[in-house]
Amino acid sequence: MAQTISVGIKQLIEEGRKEIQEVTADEAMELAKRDDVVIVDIRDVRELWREGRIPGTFHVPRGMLEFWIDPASPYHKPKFAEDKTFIFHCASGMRSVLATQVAARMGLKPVYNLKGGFGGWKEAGGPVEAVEKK
Ligand SMILES: O=S(=O)([O-])[S-]
Repeated sequence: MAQTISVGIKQLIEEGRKEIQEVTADEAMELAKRDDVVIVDIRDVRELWREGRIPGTFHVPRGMLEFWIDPASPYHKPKFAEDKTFIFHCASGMRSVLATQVAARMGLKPVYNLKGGFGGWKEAGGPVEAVEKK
């Protein structure tokens, strides 16, 4: 039998947006100057190779996010235990709404979504660096 998807991405993202806090690219650029701010890039590594990245970002494969955040997980990354402000981004700001939502739900704070994602960052004149394919 064919599947009936009753909740689509549009609804998930709209609902997610109501639960999270967001920053604009201009705000993120100001925040990125601080030592206590971590920009978390959840894009696929192939997107980083193709498009580059925001300098200094922490790349987290979306599939590992919850496992890297949870201190009880064998895959936990200490970066997520630090007393920092986290700004999540993807390409256009949609996947990162859902990532920000789950991270906030898990207790990570403060955590923000970057509105417009990497595209918005570039449009606002934010710096970008190349990522070498390993
Ligand atoms: O999820 S997305 O905004 O990067 S297309």
